[in-house]
Amino acid sequence: MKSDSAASAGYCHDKIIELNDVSFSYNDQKVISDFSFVVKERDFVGVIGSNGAGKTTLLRMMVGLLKPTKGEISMFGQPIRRFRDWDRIGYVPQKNAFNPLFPATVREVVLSGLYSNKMMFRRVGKAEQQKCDDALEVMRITDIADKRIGQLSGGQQQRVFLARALINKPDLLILDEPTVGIDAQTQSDFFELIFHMHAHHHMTFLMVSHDIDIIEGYLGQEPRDHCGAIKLYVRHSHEQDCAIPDLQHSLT
Ligand SMILES: Nc1ncnc2c1ncn2[C@@H]1O[C@H](COP(=O)(O)OP(=O)(O)OP(=O)(O)O)[C@@H](O)[C@H]1O
Repeated sequence: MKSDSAASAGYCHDKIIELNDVSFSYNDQKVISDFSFVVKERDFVGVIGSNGAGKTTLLRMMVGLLKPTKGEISMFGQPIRRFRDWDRIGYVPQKNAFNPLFPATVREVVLSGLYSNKMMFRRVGKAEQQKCDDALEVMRITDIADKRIGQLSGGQQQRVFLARALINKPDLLILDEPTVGIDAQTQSDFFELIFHMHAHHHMTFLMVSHDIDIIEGYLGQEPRDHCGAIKLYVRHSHEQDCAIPDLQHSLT
């Protein structure tokens, strides 16, 4: 169903990311060629392609970690070089890993997702602890909340990264193969959760995945665009916003 307020304000159609004729090369290897694409507010964009097609490169350009060799990228309507509002964006890169000696606990790492750098030393209140408990619960890591992050398995660490990205419900969440190494039940809960967040909580997603069934199941069978061997699938949401704030309600 279309949300009246959103539709009348034209609100769900703001551009969040705009790529204008973008190319990228590593030395003399051209990976992205003359690609233009728009991610709009409340889009869910699925990115699929074979190994080495350039998916991670595309995402890293979109979050400002790589500078295009040609073309322009805008973020929330601003040229990316001037964009400063990074707190609006969550990014979970591929193959995260903590140094085994990193001293923070799982709970501390997840809570850190609530704070921008300037607010890092704020006292953690009850409301924040509640959000943290909620994020730990949906990623099934409550039982390891007090463990040191560096001592966890790869799959457990990945769940911590996802909980950290979800806790603050960023306007845009960018996920690079988010469920690699995660068990089947947690994977299926995670997708249920993010599809609900997309449909009903005004979040925009950009996700690289090799799971064609997941991508086609939610985004349909026809890609909207191609970038070389990369296919981009898009679903836009006009669903009614859901008023329940916690993350757990989205799991049935
Ligand atoms: N730092 C780098 N320096 C040089 N070449 C690179 C670098 N990173 C990636 N490449 C090359 O760019 C191409 C695209 O790599 P990219 O990691 O973007 O692919 P991908 O689609 O994400 O692959 P995968 O599915 O394996 O994660 C590959 O040929 C890769 O070897």
